[in-house]
Amino acid sequence: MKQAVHFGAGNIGRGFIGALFSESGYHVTFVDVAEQVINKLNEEKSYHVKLAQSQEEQITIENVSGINNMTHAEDVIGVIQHATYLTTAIGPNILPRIAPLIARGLTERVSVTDEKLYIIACENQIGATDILKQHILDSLDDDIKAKLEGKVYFFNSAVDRIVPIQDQSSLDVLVEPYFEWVVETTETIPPVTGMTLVEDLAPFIERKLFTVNTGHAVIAYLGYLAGKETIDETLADEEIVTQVRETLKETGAYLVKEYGLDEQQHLAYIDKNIERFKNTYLNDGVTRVGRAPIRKLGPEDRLVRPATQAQKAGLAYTHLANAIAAALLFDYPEDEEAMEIQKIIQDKGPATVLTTISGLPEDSDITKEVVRRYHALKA
Ligand SMILES: NC(=O)c1ccc[n+]([C@@H]2O[C@H](COP(=O)([O-])OP(=O)(O)OC[C@H]3O[C@@H](n4cnc5c(N)ncnc54)[C@H](O)[C@@H]3O)[C@@H](O)[C@H]2O)c1
Ligand SMILES: O=P(O)(O)OC[C@@H](O)[C@@H](O)[C@H](O)[C@H](O)CO
Repeated sequence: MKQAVHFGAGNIGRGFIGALFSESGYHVTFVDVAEQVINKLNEEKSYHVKLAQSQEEQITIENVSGINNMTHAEDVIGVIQHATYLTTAIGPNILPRIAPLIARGLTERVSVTDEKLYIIACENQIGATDILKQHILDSLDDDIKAKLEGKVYFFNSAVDRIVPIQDQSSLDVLVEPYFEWVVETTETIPPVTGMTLVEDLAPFIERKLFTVNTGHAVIAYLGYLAGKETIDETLADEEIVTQVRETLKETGAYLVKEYGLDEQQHLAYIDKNIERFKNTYLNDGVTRVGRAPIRKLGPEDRLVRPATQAQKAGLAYTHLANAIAAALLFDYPEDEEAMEIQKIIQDKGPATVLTTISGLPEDSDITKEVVRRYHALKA
């Protein structure tokens, strides 16, 4: 049986990427540090993907197993020898931590087989596979690096499927029915159900990140401020729906200009996504969607990049500035990054977060607008 190794047996791992490989006839080995999940995968050998919709529908995912990379690193190296695909959905911050183990797997692999291996990071980050590749190369000797040519391929990708935090007592995963997985390559690669190949990923990942994830972030941070628990509950407030739509019109104006998208089609894409967010069956928490605000306030991420790009293009960015200000007020105690931001604000003020985390100059118009809105929202 064809083999896929997937790092991260969490929401997207089990609910999306691993499920597609299984449906495409692969045995999927999940690699994760969550001992309980790994044990369950090895005991139960299957789980269900349930669709978040009115009509009950579930798919049984079979041919799955798990390895704990903390306790069984050698076994991970072993499965990498036989894999056709190696994918991740682990969180962008974790990629550097798994790269040395993947490098060890590749070192053994390239001396025993010429079979091709395709590596794809499935994270909400522009160029995530390139970043993973660099970390892997940093862990490899020059002779091994030379042997990767023609044998190990790295493709960037964009993944889209809303998968909320799950009931941890079961392997089953509740997912929204919609999904999109876009992979950048001109190679002919073994088919995987649901994978779309494109030559240039930039318009796809930016359209996704700056519509789905920007919109989601606006809802999460405004919802959190308004004391809401879930995304759909937040969208019951029409004022917030308006804020989301106006923010996405700002990112949309940049995307239309940058990539020559059809404006009407893009407005329809915005509307479609606002409807996705309203799904009442998902019960998706504002604290999941707002998680890791240091990452989300990064210069290349869903809020700051569209704002700086809009500013450069002479386009509006005031709603984006409002969303950034709301992110600065996300003081969820269980989120380490949120707490770190609150500490910086307390010690040095909101502008310091923008200069140190978002890479914005202190005297930039965006910084000034965000700080002004921060104080207004706080009041
Ligand atoms: N959930 C979604 O709706 C969604 C949609 C599209 C993309 N994504 C992206 O997919 C990625 C994963 O998100 P998720 O929601 O599935 O998160 P998650 O927390 O459910 O899953 C991450 C998994 O990685 C594991 N992990 C953490 N550190 C590890 C390590 N050092 N070694 C091995 N495993 C480790 C965790 O135990 C967890 O099972 C993120 O980049 C996210 O942005 C998520
Ligand atoms: O995963 P994050 O933390 O980058 O972003 C939170 C959500 O916006 C995200 O997980 C979406 O649900 C997903 O990107 C939809 O495809």
